[in-house]
Amino acid sequence: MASDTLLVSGGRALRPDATVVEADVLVDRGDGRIVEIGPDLMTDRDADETLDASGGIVMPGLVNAHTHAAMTLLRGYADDKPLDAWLREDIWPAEAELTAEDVRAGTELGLVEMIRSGTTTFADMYFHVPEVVAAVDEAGMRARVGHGVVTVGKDDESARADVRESLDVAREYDGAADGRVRTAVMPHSLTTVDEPLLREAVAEAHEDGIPIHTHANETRDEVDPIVEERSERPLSYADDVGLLSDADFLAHGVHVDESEIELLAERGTAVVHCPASNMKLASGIAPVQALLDAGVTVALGTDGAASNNDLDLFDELRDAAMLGKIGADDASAVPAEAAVTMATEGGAAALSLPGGRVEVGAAADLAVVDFDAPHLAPAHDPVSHLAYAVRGSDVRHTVCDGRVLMRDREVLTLDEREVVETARQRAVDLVARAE
Ligand SMILES: CSC[C@H]1O[C@@H](n2cnc3c(O)ncnc32)[C@H](O)[C@@H]1O
Ligand SMILES: [Zn+2]
Repeated sequence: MASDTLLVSGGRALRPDATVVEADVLVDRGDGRIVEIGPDLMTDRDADETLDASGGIVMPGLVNAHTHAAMTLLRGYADDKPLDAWLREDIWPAEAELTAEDVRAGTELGLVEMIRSGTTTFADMYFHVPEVVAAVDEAGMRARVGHGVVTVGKDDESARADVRESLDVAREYDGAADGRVRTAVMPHSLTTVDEPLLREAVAEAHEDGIPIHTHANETRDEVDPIVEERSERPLSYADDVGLLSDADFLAHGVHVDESEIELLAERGTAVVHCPASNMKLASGIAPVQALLDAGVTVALGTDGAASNNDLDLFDELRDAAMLGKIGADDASAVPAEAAVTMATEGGAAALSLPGGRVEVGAAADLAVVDFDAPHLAPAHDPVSHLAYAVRGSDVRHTVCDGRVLMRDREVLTLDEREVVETARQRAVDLVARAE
């Protein structure tokens, strides 16, 4: 029996087989794991800490498997453009003005937003990684983080320095925040990092057991030149470069053909589907059901808040299920259970991080979702509601690694008002510098 316990009592637990059972969930706060699941495990008095889950569903904490958390500062700054113009005309000029303090403030805003909507774990590709790590540590979340590398348009020295920074921070911060932070080397994309440096970065990272995370096959404008110049598909090139291992994970995977889907399945490389960003930038519709049918691990990501425009993964769940049907021209494609799995277990698998399952021995990364709001009545099928009707604001408690990050909708690990105010001010100053 654990000596330092958190009891999540009176709720219904979402099990890995998508059944829902009336059960308490008992957590060992010492090692952050679930120790028992069942009815009436102990009285509130006997537990060291209790969370009331009555009327709610206790589910795995959501996993936002691709974001740029600090881009909250650029939420609403530039809309209604396709990816390339959006990045070149608006986002990259603004990001050139970012300071370390801006990244800390924007990341903290992103973390508050994620904790409030039940996300416990995320993958972050951005700049000033030490600030991202410090924010994750303080917030109590779990993350795989990395420095995003862009070499095109840079002289050789600064291109090499960018690659070096990605490798250095990945080595230095792996295991930070009591092991809740893991790292990856993060080339921005197959077209924004020159081939020789991409090859070097991938080889060095893999030599040290560090995974690669990159944007891939996001838009036609990105895929077509690769096919033209190399006479091969982008993921065939990625495979040749060595970045399709089973620890690597790719964001988007919108324009993948059958041969690339097969390759992903063979290599065990995961795809992070970002439906809202893909819709907003008109990038296209990812073949999610075909990826699932082939056995590819599919996770969900919000992408940055500037192309979404929020970090509520419940929105992604719904978008993934809806858009998956349009993409497959089949209303039975990407059913509710598949969408929930992508947002939880699929995310944890893609990032090779603990969590994603409510079961004994699993990491105690949990979201407790209230089911008493009018938009959730009646509740014929809780899994249907999680996919199609629940909103991030329905989350009552968030727990990561056995620690309560949000209790009764109050974020405990970060000062929400201060975080929001600081980010507002920094966003105004950032944009003023960029214009
Ligand atoms: C080099 S750090 C990450 C880099 O990626 C940019 N970004 C944000 N959203 C997207 C997207 O959908 N596709 C490609 N790149 C994106 C972000 O602004 C940073 O510059
Ligand atoms: Zn992205």
